[in-house]
Amino acid sequence: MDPNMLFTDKMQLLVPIGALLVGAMVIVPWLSPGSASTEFPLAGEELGTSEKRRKHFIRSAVQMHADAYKKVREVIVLPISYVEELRNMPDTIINNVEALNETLQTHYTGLNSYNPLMNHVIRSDLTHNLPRINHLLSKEVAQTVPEYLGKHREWTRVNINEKLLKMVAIISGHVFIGPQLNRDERYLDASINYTVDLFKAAGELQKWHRLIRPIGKYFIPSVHQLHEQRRRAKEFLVPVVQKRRALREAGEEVPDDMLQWMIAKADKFNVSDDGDIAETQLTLSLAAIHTTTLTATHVMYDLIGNCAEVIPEIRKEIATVMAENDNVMTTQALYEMKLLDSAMRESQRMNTTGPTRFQRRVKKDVRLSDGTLLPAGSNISVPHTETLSDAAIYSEPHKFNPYRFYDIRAGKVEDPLNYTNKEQYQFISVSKENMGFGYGRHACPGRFFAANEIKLMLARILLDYDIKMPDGVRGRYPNIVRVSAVLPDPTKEIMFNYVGEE
Ligand code: HEM
Repeated sequence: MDPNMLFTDKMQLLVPIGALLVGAMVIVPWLSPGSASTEFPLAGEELGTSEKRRKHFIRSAVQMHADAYKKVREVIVLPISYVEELRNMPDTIINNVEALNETLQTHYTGLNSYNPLMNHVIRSDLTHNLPRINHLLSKEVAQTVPEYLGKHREWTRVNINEKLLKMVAIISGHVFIGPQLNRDERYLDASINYTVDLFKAAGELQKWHRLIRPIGKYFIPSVHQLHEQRRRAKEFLVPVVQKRRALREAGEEVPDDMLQWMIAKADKFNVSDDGDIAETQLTLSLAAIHTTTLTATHVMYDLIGNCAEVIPEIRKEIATVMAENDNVMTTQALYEMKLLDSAMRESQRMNTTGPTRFQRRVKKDVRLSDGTLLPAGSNISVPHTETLSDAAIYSEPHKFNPYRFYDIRAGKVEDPLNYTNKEQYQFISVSKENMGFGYGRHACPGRFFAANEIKLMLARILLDYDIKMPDGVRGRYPNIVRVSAVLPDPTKEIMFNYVGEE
């Protein structure tokens, strides 16, 4: 059926849909699709039906997780000790994509969440090439930061989240699609707004019970907006892909970026359609742009709101490292910015994006070594926020300490987890105790690029600007909660004063 017809004939459909809704409300509480019986206690049991729990979860997910911590049948929240056993299990047993499909409602939003080509190119081309392309990124950062923050030699209010979003899209775009197109408004629109539209549509879809979503999708404007966004993005991207292919086939010199690396490896992954490659670019932006922006915004808020007195120390570190590396922000130079790295990791520790990590669907019954059964069909996750604020692991866990990981790496403070290698406390390091970037075979492959980019931007900002909270604002800007996501408040402003070269 033509979806447009459904929209124009909405009135005629209201009666049958109303009937379906009532039917669903009566039937659904006795159905619990996707759940499987386990020996675990159930969070929200007191609410009565699974439908009531679902609705309560949409309203108060963070609270529900905090209250439950180790309960719930729909999602089994396991203690982190089990993760070592689970982390390397194949996707045929413990599956990350199916868990994501549910969150992002891919069946209706049309997202192709299984993208081995993209994952491969990130792992083997992007990360591998970072040392080689870093000077290009560094130049892009040097151009983009003043372009968006200005060069005002007086205190100026800036909405930093908004600016970072554009900066991250442009700087990432230099590597994703190349310097000719990374400032093109069509690229920026696609790389930023596709994610916004996708999350909006998925969130709206989840408000409808799963049985009526096939109909509900036609009545959700954000779902239409998403499909329109995808159409527009492809209209722009497909000809770019075609041109790139033509260059390659003609044996001419080709650009050195993600798009070209993807085209070069597309055959190996049986991706022959240009539209699919264009879509892969969109999925790349989805994985990369907002995640990096949110993380960088948190760090900025923490630096000025939680440890402004340490900013001169971090700036000194950056300046010293630069001087020792011929004023070039090489990979080695970024590695040596250890106080900055520690402040970033501390910021990520204190600003978890959600209460749990390691969201996976169990595909086949798993019997853990202590006899615990994870039944096929169940969804699992492990606590994240609670682990990162556990006083047994972190002294004064609710205090922002920019030196926390710096001191452990330098051997000045005892390592509470006794890792053999203290480099495990770098921003990019993942462990079961810190899943900021996930854990196991599906841990974020883009974290090396993200860390690189955030450091390049922050180092440039801290060298060239004095920054502070607006007069009269005390402490750090509080985060906001949307369903189960915790985000930095995107509406807030901070003060910038340019102190760099003319
Ligand atoms: C600071 C920024 C970022 C954060 C906090 C972040 C976080 C995460 C997390 C938590 C996961 C899930 C891991 C798991 O389930 O075990 C993930 C997966 C992923 N991330 Fe990131 N990410 C960031 C930046 C990026 C960037 C820049 C890229 C691409 C260049 C990227 C690409 C991916 C991909 C492709 C996956 C899926 C991996 C798989 O399925 O095997 N991420 N990320």
